[in-house]
Amino acid sequence: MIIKDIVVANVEAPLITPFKTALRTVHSIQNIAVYVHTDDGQIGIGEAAPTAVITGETRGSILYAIEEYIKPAIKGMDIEDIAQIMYRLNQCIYQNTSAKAAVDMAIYDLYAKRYNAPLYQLLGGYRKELVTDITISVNDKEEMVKDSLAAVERGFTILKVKVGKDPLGDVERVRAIREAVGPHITLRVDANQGWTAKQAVRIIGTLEDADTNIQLVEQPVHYSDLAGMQYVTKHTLTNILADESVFSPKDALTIIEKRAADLINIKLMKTGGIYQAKKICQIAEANDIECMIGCMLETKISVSAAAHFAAAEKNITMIDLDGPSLCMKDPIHGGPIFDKEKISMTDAVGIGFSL
Ligand SMILES: C[C@H](N)C(=O)N[C@@H](CCC(=O)O)C(=O)O
Ligand SMILES: [Mg+2]
Repeated sequence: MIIKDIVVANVEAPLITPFKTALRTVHSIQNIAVYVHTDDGQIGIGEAAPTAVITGETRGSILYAIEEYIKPAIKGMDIEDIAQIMYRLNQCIYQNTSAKAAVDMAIYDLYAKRYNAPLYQLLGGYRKELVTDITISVNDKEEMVKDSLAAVERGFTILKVKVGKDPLGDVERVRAIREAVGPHITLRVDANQGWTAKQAVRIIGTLEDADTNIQLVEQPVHYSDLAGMQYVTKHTLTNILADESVFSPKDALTIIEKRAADLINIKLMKTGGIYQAKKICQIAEANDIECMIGCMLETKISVSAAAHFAAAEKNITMIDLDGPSLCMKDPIHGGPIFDKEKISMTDAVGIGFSL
């Protein structure tokens, strides 16, 4: 199975409601689908999400990186030589992790097809079902309560509540949501770098004193403020999860060595795909740090690749793969089944799309 060509296309999916975090507001997913063609007529599929505020990538930079750097680096290689392909993919250009992720997952799709197996089984096959949370965008308190109740009504039992845009009102937002949804819904809080370290300690401490029972707080401070992450982790009881601070295996090691977080959020768009994601997960597991699998605003193409990876890894104990649930309709057919909060792997080979 020799790589013959890499072709790209647009993937668009309007969102049910605007997606709002401390970093950005988005109305519609506008991503890039990647098709890797082999000489025997097989096609592997992947997706890149241009998330300029997190990875620094735009649609233009992704298209350019694939066309000018990635394609020349891996064209003509045999899918069986997957470690060599991954080496070249990761060496041919610095960063550009979403462009790399799209190609990495398409290569894994082909690799699993080569061995006639569902990807999650080829990667280790730890479980067949996952339960995802769903994001509640940051808005005024009343709107967030309404959105939280609607999400629970839709069948979700884990909510990821976005804060960090207006630190002074964040305690009240989370308290109001807890009061409205009751004690049996799991609440995760994601500040997307929106607090200072001292604000974070104050806000999280107040939420602890108010018995809001928050499962974790994600990326409280700026991604580069590791001293701040360390300070928050040390001075709060709630688990702190590093997201934007961890892209690479080296970043994971640094966070672990500095005890700058209790948990790590792995996203294929940050790691450059499954190959590097596995390394982070294993480094974390060796250090007793559990991981979340997360996503950017992505459709079912790349979220499915992430689901296969998560299904294979015991150390991924939290799932934030809500991209498809945020879309008005699912433009993609096949792959794992997304039914409310449940994601079920199937026996289809590769990632599972029929092209
Ligand atoms: C979509 C997912 N639940 C999520 O919140 N992901 C990111 C933000 C992604 C984006 O801005 O596209 C996160 O911070 O965890
Ligand atoms: Mg996050």
